Amino acid sequence: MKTIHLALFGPGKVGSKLLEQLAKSEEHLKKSSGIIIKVILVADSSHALLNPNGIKSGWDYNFKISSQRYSFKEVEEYFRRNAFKNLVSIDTTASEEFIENYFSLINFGSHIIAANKVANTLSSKFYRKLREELKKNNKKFIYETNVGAGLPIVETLRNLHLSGEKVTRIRGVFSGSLSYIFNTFSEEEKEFSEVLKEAGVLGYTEPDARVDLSGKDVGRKLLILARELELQKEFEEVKIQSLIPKQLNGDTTLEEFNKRSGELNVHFRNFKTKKLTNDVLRYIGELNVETGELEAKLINEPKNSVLGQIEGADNIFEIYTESYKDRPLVIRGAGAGAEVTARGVFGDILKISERLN
Ligand SMILES: NC(=O)C1=CN([C@@H]2O[C@H](COP(=O)(O)OP(=O)(O)OC[C@H]3O[C@@H](n4cnc5c(N)ncnc54)[C@H](OP(=O)(O)O)[C@@H]3O)[C@@H](O)[C@H]2O)C=CC1
Ligand SMILES: N[C@@H](CC=O)C(=O)O
Repeated sequence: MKTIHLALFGPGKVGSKLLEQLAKSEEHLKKSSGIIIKVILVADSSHALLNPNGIKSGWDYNFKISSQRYSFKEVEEYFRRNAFKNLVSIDTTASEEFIENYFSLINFGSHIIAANKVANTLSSKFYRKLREELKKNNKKFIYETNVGAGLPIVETLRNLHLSGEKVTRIRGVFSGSLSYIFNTFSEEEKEFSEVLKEAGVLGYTEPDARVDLSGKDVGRKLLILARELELQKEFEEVKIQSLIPKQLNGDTTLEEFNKRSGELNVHFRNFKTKKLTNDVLRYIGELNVETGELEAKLINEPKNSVLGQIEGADNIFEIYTESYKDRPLVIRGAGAGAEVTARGVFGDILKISERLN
């Protein structure tokens, strides 16, 4: 039996679903893969629950009654004291601050799995520094769920690129929340703010839905894919169409934005009235490898086209390469939601554990 010690940062929608899936698969993992996964830490932004022997299922009740306020220094001390073998830290936060801790985690012997896209979308300098640190410490960093949630996009693209296949263009719907929002909004007589709220409840939006509506999330995904292809790009170079009306941009806090979300309705009704009856609205991402252009924008798309036909919170990725020249490699499926994303993180845990003893 091989034991993996897991530290989970961010027990929100995705993180808590992952803990649930791990608990359900405990026996199956032992039997089919000879793996025991011990969750030795669960921490949100203020409280942590630690147990070097493994936090049992029903962690949420234990977290409520036994978690303690913590500082990251105490986490470091805990890792130092226990010197866990096969330590894997999971980042299911959306935090811009948390990624600073990656360096310390790596130095304490941890591999990292991230659903959080921030570490891959800061400056190229940070991107390189992180990879240098990982190499120096012989640690892995896996982030399949950064693009397409549980869909196998990052690995597929990386394998194509590493095999020497020339990828020329990627185009598609990269946002599960915007996919759900426009599928529902185009077809149903609901106000935009109502549909946006639904997308949040269903776990499709980012904790701050402005990250989706501003196009930042799609912009980040484009940058992540571009960097997989070794294109030297910065986030500022991605051309992004924001869907947030001017008066809600700028200094509004998240709370104010949520309170004033009714103001989005007129703005989005305009998009709807401008489109033809047989069209649907699609927020797409486009990466042209030859010109180096990365663009995220809202378009009208015929309902019966490949992009027009996707449903629910689906993502679709059309990957054009020298072999897939005229008929692209297409990956399509649910592109957001706690269940599929957690399953994707679970897959990343298995990928890492295959390489451990
Ligand atoms: N939902 C989806 O479909 C997908 C999500 N992702 C990514 O997964 C991540 C999580 O999304 P989701 O679960 O929906 O978000 P949630 O808001 O539901 O969960 C975020 C969790 O992170 C915790 N957190 C915030 N800051 C820190 C910190 N500094 N240290 C430790 N914990 C922290 C929050 O705790 P607190 O309450 O204390 O703030 C909360 O428990 C995001 O990065 C998202 O982009 C990726 C693919 C798909
Ligand atoms: N908010 C994101 C979730 C996955 O990355 C999306 O809408 O796709």
